[in-house]
Amino acid sequence: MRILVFGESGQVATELRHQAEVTALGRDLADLNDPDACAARVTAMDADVVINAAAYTAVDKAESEDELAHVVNGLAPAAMARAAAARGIPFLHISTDYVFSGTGAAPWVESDPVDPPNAYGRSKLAGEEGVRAAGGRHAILRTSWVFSSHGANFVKTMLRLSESRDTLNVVEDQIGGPTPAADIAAALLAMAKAMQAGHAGGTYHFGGTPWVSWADFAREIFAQAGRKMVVNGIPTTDYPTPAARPLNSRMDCTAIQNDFGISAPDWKAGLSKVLKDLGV
Ligand SMILES: NC(=O)C1=CN([C@@H]2O[C@H](COP(=O)(O)OP(=O)(O)OC[C@H]3O[C@@H](n4cnc5c(N)ncnc54)[C@H](OP(=O)(O)O)[C@@H]3O)[C@@H](O)[C@H]2O)C=CC1
Ligand SMILES: Cc1cn([C@H]2C[C@H](O)[C@@H](COP(=O)(O)OP(=O)(O)O[C@H]3O[C@@H](C)C(=O)[C@@H](O)[C@H]3O)O2)c(=O)[nH]c1=O
Repeated sequence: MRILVFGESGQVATELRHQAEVTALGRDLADLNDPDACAARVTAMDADVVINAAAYTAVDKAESEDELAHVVNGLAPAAMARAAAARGIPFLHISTDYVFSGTGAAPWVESDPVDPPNAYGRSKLAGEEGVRAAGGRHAILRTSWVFSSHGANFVKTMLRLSESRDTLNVVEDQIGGPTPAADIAAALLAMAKAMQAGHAGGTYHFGGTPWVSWADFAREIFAQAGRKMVVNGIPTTDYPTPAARPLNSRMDCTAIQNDFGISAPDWKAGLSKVLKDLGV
């Protein structure tokens, strides 16, 4: 299977490159700020499947760069998906828990109404809608709280902060599923294989289990890393940020289990591998 990947150095793109033989296009070869150029890449390359692992992921910065985020996360995936549809090949795309408002405590299912609380979430929702409207066979994998040994993520932020601090305030009322990038890559590759064999695709939730608060995630990071840190759990209202985050990011992962046989990943086991890779 010839797999074309948009993204090269990001967390998921890096894991895709490690786990399979893929043609990965970095920003130098495919700038998502130029959707037509990305579509032209899909048209020109002789791929069997396309996976988009590139995105504008700076959640707070997106509040002041919402036009750029909309082009990269909304218009570019839509253009790629149209080009893939024209070639008759499956298009796999990644979305986020941040398309949901975060109200209540019930786990979100795929058919729940979306209502993003911030500009990043709105741009990702535009991408979902564009990919669906393209009319080709596609999969949209909504995931959450991604971490790996590469790129920027919460695990690496916590480890960095622990070098200069012994106490941290971390929000305790946002609950979700930390997800290892390696498991997302494995899920995408399994879905690509199934779709090449005729699976219809669709929208699926895929997040780490068990659900946890950012504060308890931080505590587990420090416990596994053997670092003595005091984590004070605080309410979101005591940690003001430019972008609002959903309080409830729990995602129900039953559908992907039923349709593809893919289980929600155990994030504590994934964390232990990532810390090992980081030499911690
Ligand atoms: N990170 C997270 O916690 C979550 C991520 N997701 C989604 O998962 C997917 C993968 O995310 P993740 O691997 O964490 O992303 P990263 O933030 O690790 O990497 C993003 C990648 O996108 C590339 N990129 C950004 N802007 C452009 C552009 N204009 N043109 C080309 N490439 C660009 C970056 O390139 P460069 O290195 O050159 O900047 C980088 O390689 C995304 O769709 C994201 O929205 C969903 C839920 C949670
Ligand atoms: C560094 C830090 C963060 N926080 C809070 C802020 C925020 O509510 C939460 C997580 O912070 P971050 O900024 O690392 O995470 P954030 O960038 O919001 O992560 C999101 O990224 C995008 C791309 C997604 O799609 C989401 O699924 C999610 O993973 O932790 C603290 O409470 N204390 C701290 O010291």
